[in-house]
Amino acid sequence: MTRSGYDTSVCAAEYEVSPRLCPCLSPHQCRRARSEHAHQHGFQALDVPAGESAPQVPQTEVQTEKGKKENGKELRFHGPPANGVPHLVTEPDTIRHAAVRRVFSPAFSEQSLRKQEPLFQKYAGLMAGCARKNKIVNMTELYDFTTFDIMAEFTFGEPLGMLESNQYSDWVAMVFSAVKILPTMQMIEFYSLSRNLFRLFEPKFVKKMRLDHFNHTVTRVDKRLREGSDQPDLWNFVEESRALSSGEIYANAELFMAAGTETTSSLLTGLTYYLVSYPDKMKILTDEVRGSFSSDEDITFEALSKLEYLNACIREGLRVYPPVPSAIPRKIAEGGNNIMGKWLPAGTRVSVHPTAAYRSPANFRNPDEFIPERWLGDPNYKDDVREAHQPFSVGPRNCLGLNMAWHEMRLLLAKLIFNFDISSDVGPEWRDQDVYVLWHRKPLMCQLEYVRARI
Ligand code: HEM
Repeated sequence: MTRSGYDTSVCAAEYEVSPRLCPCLSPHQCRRARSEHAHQHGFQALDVPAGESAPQVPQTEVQTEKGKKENGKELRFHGPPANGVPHLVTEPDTIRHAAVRRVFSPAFSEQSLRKQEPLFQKYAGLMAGCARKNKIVNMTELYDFTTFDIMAEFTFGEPLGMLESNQYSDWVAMVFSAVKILPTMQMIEFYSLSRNLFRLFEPKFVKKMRLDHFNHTVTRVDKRLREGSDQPDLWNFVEESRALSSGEIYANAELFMAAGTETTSSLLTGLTYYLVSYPDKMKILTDEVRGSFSSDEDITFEALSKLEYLNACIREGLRVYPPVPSAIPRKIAEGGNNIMGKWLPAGTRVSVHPTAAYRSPANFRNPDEFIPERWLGDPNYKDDVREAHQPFSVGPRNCLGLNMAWHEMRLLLAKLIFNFDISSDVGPEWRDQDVYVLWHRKPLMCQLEYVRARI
């Protein structure tokens, strides 16, 4: 499968790619090359037999498979951008979305992530140091501090210093309170009457809060762009391309801070909860991690990617505690569309609800149990519908930070497991949590016993 989730094995030479779909397709490329090129760019092949001309596709629609059009984002779900400029998630124009995504994609490539590994290693070390200071640690906070510090250095070129100060910065505290009002904003945005009224009567303090938050990003991005950096960060590629407006730069910096922090932190918190609740699984994982490395320096992105049980635990964590637990709706495209064999009229809201799909016994055996072995070929789980598990979504709008998230999650979890025995007396009531687009996580108090000294 490619990044866009397109199965290249079905990418037969008899399919043609519409030259309109990707602005940089060259007309003399052979059909297969053009098709592969389109996949790399997040586009998908049109189901048009060779020799026939491709149907005309409006600029904001992309044909996906067998006459299906991409159903755009339901933007009323997202709320208005602070500076009025869409970022990747809210960009309604497919062509512009792909162009902006092309600018940022290299920063998330495997090659680039390997160059950025020292940044992740630095914060993994700081996290372990922070964990050593107390016997009882609130893992929810520890993972938040680490993921926000990492992403701030990646996005702004400077950390937020949360691991060092062992507390939330004002700016991050504001992010968490803002998340709680998201569902209310979604409702307000959904109806034109409430939307217009809100625009007219938005309380001054709310407007100020939104602008202050946004200006924090603008100040830091401007500083980084002014001062430059010799580190392989996000902005090297943006500066090289000169393809983004300053509005797009700021809007996407805000997006990266939101999309790349709480998601990863949520998975790590939820997965830690399941591991302490299933000590037999924790033991297998601990044996694998400690048996694979003899010092912290050995724990690298590359070495971690080969640890089978660690990878299976993360996949299972993404199933039982998906960081994006509720549906992100799409709107059926102009002219209607076929979804799973049923025709739906234009404008219909459609979505897949991840938690429902992942906890359904129709898809997974023993769906409420934490069983990493289901991803390792255990015959008891051979009938699981694995394709139903898509925590990073699929298609040209899937998660851009997928590789980064995997490296980061493996590194942070392995670093802790290597250095500490982790346990907790937390009970199943921990799972009883509200969702405001993301989980509203409770504190997860764990005992962390440093073991390196005695190994
Ligand atoms: C476990 C961690 C993560 C999960 C489960 C996750 C999940 C997702 C999902 C489901 C989407 C699609 C949203 C939609 O349909 O609108 C998405 C989009 C996105 N994610 Fe992630 N994400 C994670 C980590 C990250 C990280 C570390 C980054 C790095 C900055 C990141 C950056 C993005 C971006 C930029 C998009 C928008 C892509 C686009 O529209 O082209 N994510 N993510």
